[in-house]
Amino acid sequence: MSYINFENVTKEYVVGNNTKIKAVNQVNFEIEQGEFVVILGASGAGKTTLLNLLGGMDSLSSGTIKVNKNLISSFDAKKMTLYRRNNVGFVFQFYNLIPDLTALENVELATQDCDNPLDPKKSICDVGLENRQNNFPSQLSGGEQQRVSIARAIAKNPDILLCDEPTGALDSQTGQHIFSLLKSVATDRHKTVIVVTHNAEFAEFADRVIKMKDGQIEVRNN
Ligand SMILES: Nc1ncnc2c1ncn2[C@@H]1O[C@H](COP(=O)(O)OP(=O)(O)OP(=O)(O)O)[C@@H](O)[C@H]1O
Repeated sequence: MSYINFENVTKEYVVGNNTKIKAVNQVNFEIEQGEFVVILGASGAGKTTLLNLLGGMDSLSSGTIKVNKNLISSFDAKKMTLYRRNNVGFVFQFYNLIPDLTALENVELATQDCDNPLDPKKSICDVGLENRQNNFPSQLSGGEQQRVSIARAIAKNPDILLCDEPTGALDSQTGQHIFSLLKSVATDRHKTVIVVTHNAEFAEFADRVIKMKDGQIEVRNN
């Protein structure tokens, strides 16, 4: 069995007037450990929902999700918290940095309760922010804050790194650098990295591309 396994996964939201939206609709795919996967798709296609289901941030309506042979879709709240803490790193679309901690402190805090963290300073350097480590988020540009959030997720050294539009605020050259860095997390440390992006040019980095449209997918192996 593959490392990550989605079987007939559906996530339905109920919005005003009892209208149901299938954000993820009967999705099946597998991902191997150490793969670098890019998820492409238009706004509203269901990409963030898919990442949230895999990261244990949201519960599914039907189907099963297995990670490393564990049926995470049946985890209770306590097991899910441990799974998120010990196995998953997130780069959020909106960076979620703590405003009264410096860039370095934000990264240090994230590494405090995980099993096998990397050096926070090294992670800050890897995203090119060695000169800004003592600045607070409000003193950083959007792109710099985004890079702090990437350093924070990488420093946790998780088995699965989930990134939602990690280069949305970056210029093209810095975006390329960040994609290379994320790819190296998969290639050099054999972690599974899954990146959501609008930008099809980044598909060239991927071992596998998942295209989403209206909650459904098409998988392509590069
Ligand atoms: N908590 C929620 N409650 C109701 N509907 C939701 C919720 N989260 C997502 N949706 C709906 O599910 C669909 C998929 O949303 P999702 O955020 O997964 O798309 P996306 O592909 O990540 O979009 P974007 O690229 O704009 O971030 C959309 O129609 C969205 O409005």
